[in-house]
Amino acid sequence: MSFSVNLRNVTLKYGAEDALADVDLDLEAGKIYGLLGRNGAGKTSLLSLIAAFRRPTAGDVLVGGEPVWENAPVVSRVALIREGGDFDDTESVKATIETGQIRPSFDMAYALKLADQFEVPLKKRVSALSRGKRSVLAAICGLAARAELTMFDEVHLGMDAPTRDAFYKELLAEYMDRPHTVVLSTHLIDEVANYLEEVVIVDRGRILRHADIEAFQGMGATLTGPADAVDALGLAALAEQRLGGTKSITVADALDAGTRQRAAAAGIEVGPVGLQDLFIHLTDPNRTGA
Ligand SMILES: Nc1ncnc2c1ncn2[C@@H]1O[C@H](COP(=O)(O)OP(=O)(O)OP(=O)(O)O)[C@@H](O)[C@H]1O
Repeated sequence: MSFSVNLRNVTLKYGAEDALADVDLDLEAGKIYGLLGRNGAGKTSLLSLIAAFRRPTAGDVLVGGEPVWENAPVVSRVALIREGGDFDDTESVKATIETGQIRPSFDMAYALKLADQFEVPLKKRVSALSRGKRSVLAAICGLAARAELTMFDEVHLGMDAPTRDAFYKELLAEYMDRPHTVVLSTHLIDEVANYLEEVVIVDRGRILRHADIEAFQGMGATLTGPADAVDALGLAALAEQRLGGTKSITVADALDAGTRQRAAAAGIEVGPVGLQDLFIHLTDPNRTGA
């Protein structure tokens, strides 16, 4: 089983400030979602509501079809892993992992296997771990929770590139083995894009876009070819790169048939847009009509 998520007219205020304003969001059960947003957009606030760490100021938050607030049976099957892991620093790694057993589905043997695989020393105090190893410990606790809904909020921070890669692969293997709902909040957008089925972009406390990854990639295009030929198309580029006589540009709009034909005739290759470039464009504060 895995959990769906539904938010209806949800507002979260900190004092007078709206961190989230009138948010409606539906996440189907059993998919991997990317949650994107600029700093301060409201991602952590959103995840905190879904995990019932916080209560909305207004509106309804449903997980698995039930109101999540003060709903212990549902909350025990939801894991929100935040940057740094919310650990007691004075505990050992082993004792920290053992506290996960408070969850009915926690898999201690799997957690210990992951600790060994990612070389997190069980006897060390959490306070003695490097930043990256602490993040790995948080990731291990999230994976081994074997929850129906698992949310990772910037949990990769401090992990080096090979460790992040190993974490994403383990996350995918665990998901394939036991389909459940996963939400990954991250700023390393292109790095996780291949793992995502749907993407939600939060911007200034609202849902700016929610679509499947192919729809996002179809919103724009990347064109690569002889620099003169690319320039001759006269397209407004979001981003561009040049290597010798070859130029690659990213555009925010899908190409019309005429432009595609001209590009093909000029030896220009057309590919999908990078999610990160599109994200930067969509959340540009100077952009109108978002
Ligand atoms: N405990 C708090 N008290 C007051 N304001 C807060 C608190 N937590 C968050 N905020 C404010 O709410 C808004 C949303 O913050 P939130 O942490 O949800 O954003 P975020 O998208 O997770 O950002 P980041 O990518 O920087 O982690 C911001 O304006 C932030 O300053």
